[in-house]
Amino acid sequence: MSHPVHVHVSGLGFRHADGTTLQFPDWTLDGGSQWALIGPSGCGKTTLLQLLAGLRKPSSGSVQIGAQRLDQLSEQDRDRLRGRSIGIVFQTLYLLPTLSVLNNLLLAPAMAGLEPNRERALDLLRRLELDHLTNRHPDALSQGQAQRVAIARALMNRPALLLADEPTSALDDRACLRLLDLLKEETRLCAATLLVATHDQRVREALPSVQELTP
Ligand SMILES: Nc1ncnc2c1ncn2[C@@H]1O[C@H](COP(=O)(O)OP(=O)(O)OP(=O)(O)O)[C@@H](O)[C@H]1O
Repeated sequence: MSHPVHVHVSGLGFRHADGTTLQFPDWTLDGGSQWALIGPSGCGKTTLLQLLAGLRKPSSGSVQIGAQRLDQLSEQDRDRLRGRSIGIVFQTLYLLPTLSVLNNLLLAPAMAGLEPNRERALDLLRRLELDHLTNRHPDALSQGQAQRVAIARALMNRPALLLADEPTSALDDRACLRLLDLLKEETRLCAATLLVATHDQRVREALPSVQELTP
């Protein structure tokens, strides 16, 4: 999917194993829109990102990405949709320590059953100012560099939706604004929808739309 894709959240709820239930507001994210998802710690931002990515199953309601309702897909089709259409930058970056930066990027198409796209990887590394680190391993990167590698990997397959969980909390103001500019610009180039979960006021101010979760 490289065209703008709408995302609809409807009646969405999630129950944790201990019975804690979270209920999320109905919400439409227009294709190519850019959002901050804000709310106090524990209100369910990470859980909502996982539901949007089809990594958790809702206890009620649905997530629709383009024409596809995630709960109506088989597990295999959901994995395929996620691999090809959704880029995710988790709080824990999950870079593979045994692979070089370049091979960490090439993992994204490999996992999604797509052709390895070396040119795309090298282009992203250039644009994210990581090209001098192509052959390094993740344990020899700074936190900020590792974070940009994780973002590059999430962008590899030109996702329709990019989800980022608290990407700026460890950054100073300048680095925070630079990272947000980069996320905004790169998602604009893929016509992707951007959603950044955060309790960082700077993110709220830098993104055009805001969805606020209440405890
Ligand atoms: N495995 C679990 N079992 C029970 N409750 C859980 C589990 N995981 C999360 N929760 C609860 O679900 C709620 C939402 O958690 P979530 O991580 O989605 O919040 P968050 O808004 O992302 O928080 P933060 O900003 O601190 O990362 C919290 O109250 C949390 O305690």
